[in-house]
Amino acid sequence: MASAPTTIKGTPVNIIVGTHVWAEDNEVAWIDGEVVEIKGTEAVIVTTDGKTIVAAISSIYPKDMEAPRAGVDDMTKLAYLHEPGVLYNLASRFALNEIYTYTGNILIAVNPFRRLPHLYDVHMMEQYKGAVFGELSPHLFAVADACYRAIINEHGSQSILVSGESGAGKTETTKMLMRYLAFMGGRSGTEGRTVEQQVLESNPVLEAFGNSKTVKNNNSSRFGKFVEIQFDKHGKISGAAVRTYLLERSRVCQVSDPERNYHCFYMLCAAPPEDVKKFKLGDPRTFHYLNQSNCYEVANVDDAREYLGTRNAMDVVGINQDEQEAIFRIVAAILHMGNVEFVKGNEIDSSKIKDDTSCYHLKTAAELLMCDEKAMEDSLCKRVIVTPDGSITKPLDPEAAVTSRDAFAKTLYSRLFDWIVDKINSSIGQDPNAKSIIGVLDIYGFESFKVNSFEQLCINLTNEKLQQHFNQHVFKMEQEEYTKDEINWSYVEFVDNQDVLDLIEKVVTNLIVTGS
Ligand SMILES: Nc1ncnc2c1ncn2[C@@H]1O[C@H](COP(=O)(O)OP(=O)(O)OP(=O)(O)O)[C@@H](O)[C@H]1O
Repeated sequence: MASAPTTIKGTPVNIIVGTHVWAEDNEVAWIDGEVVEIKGTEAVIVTTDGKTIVAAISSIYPKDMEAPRAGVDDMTKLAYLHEPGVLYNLASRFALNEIYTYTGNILIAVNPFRRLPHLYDVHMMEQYKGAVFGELSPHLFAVADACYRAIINEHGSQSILVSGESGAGKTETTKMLMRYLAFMGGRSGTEGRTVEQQVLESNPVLEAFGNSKTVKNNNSSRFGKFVEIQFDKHGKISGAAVRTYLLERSRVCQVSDPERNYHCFYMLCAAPPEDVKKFKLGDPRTFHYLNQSNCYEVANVDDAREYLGTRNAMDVVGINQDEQEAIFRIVAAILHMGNVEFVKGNEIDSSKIKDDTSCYHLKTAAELLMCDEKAMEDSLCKRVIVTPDGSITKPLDPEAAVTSRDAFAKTLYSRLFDWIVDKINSSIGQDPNAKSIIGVLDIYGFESFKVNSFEQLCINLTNEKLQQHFNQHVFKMEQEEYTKDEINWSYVEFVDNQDVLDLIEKVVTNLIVTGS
């Protein structure tokens, strides 16, 4: 991003001051005004609302005076492609309810945070069906349609990458893309559940077990997802597969205010009385894995209704009643396990179950998991070390027993999640003879908290890798093409952090290989 030249002095050009484009509270911040005087490294600016301000010259950018007030629908039409200018254009369009804007063939979506049903109805889908890309207003249906036509006409496969920070609208966008692909490639009048119906209904199931309320998003996906939709030679959907990545396991045992654990825990506590009784549950405030945060409810979400909705969606994706019971038994068992506390045992550095309440929760968890209570207690309070001369059992102190309990709960939950994904996949069915595939990748955006863990390292590494992929296509390949064709062009400078990525990947691979 280049700063405005000092020759701006005396020129009555409008400028945009981009001191900080993203403020602390996530609001876009810029000032639209005119430079009236230059004082050393600073510029005196009269803003469009009549205020006089002084800003560093390095933070001011020329404004595109040719651009219409309503903004441009493709950012490549802007005279200056600097960050405040891009944001200014998006905001001008957003003010007119235009949430989508192109930058070449990339679609930028600004989250409206309110329902805009007219944007996604069948009438709108009909309009984008077969329309030339760029002919109609920017829309995610145009992107999906371009992909669909490409697989039909060019017989290859396509993928759509949806990225952005938490709460940006990736999952909603992915769902709408899938709806459009189901509209184009669905089979009408088919008996029973169609592949597309099952793919769409897999969303509420995955969201119940993989989403939670976070600071940024009331329905935040805590896993990455790649949905592969397979098409036959007639362009009809013939199979699908959902692949998930890196579920946030730590959330099962650790939640901080004002966030929640995974939705399914609260849904089960709000289930019909016979289910609550069967799983020996009750008020979520009585469970350690839920009461570390004071947040139990999500605005406009009725957990009791969501529970019934999830069970219906499970029926559609082919999870039968017995399997549903087993799933919720595990969910309940995890809550009971979280309430098992430990105190020092009789031996040095050993532990035992704290009191009658803890014994009750251990017994209930064992019953729900259909395993032996004593074996479960031993697995929490003792550690088995395998040596070449046989196994040695060592007691664990209370602190280590809590760690072991939490590790058990996390592993149980992530295996349950993987099982649900596998079940969905086997019930939807794959088409080994698929002619082409459209993949939609909905991956978590860059994260930076006060305290960052290994999970953030993995998430951010993934994002950087995707950015490299993007750079490879947008910058590197384009520039190589220009050089090959001997076109006179100026080099676009961008930060290439491939070396850093290679280093991190080498270290991580080494850690995995050596098992450290
Ligand atoms: N196109 C849209 N129209 C209306 N509301 C939207 C749209 N996109 C997003 N939203 C709203 O924003 C919320 C957050 O969107 P979404 O869950 O898709 O974000 P995300 O980028 O997937 O976040 P995360 O990475 O945390 O999962 C949604 O629950 C919905 O209320």
